[in-house]
Amino acid sequence: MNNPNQKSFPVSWDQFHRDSRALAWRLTGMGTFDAVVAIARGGLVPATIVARELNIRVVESVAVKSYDHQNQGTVTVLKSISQQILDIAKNGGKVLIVDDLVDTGATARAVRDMLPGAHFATVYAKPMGRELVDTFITEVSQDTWIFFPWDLDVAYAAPISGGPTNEFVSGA
Ligand SMILES: O=P(O)(O)OC[C@H]1O[C@H](OP(=O)(O)OP(=O)(O)O)[C@H](O)[C@@H]1O
Ligand SMILES: Nc1nc2[nH]cnc2c(=O)[nH]1
Ligand SMILES: [Mg+2]
Repeated sequence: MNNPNQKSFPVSWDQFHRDSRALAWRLTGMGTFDAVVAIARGGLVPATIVARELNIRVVESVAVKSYDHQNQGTVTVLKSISQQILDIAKNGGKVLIVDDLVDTGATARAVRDMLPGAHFATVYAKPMGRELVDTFITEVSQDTWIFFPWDLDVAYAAPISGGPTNEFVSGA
């Protein structure tokens, strides 16, 4: 989305690990996957966790860029899927595609076109892209921006009751 994000949804490492594990649990009932394709960069982290939980040893990446910070541009494929993975899918193997989230669905649509029969899984989903995902864990509203742990740092937070808006205001 191009910046109509009124809400923020910060995710800690613990929560992301738990949600990625929950995604793996949900995928256990869906058969054995022969390979996982992570959509880099954001999909690399949940793909690693899911691959570990489901004992998938063949891990591939596809690099797709569509955002510069919170501004959406056109989808550009910077690294395509290897022939080995395309052959697994062509020969009837089960391929799992993993991303951290689906927002407008532009990224999911581009990667689905590369592997039409694959199972597409994300940790988070927004309404516009939800229909493109086979399995996800948590839905957030379209006007929410998800901040992943790798986007965040530990910082001062102003009290709910008001008071100093930054930590450098001296009370002494
Ligand atoms: O559904 P969409 O509107 O296409 O948005 C979802 C995509 O946007 C983010 O990736 P981004 O392009 O920011 O690159 P990154 O994974 O390297 O952060 C996110 O990781 C998804 O891949
Ligand atoms: N980090 C992050 N990247 C995105 N790309 C598209 N939507 C989002 C979002 O909500 N958070
Ligand atoms: Mg991404």
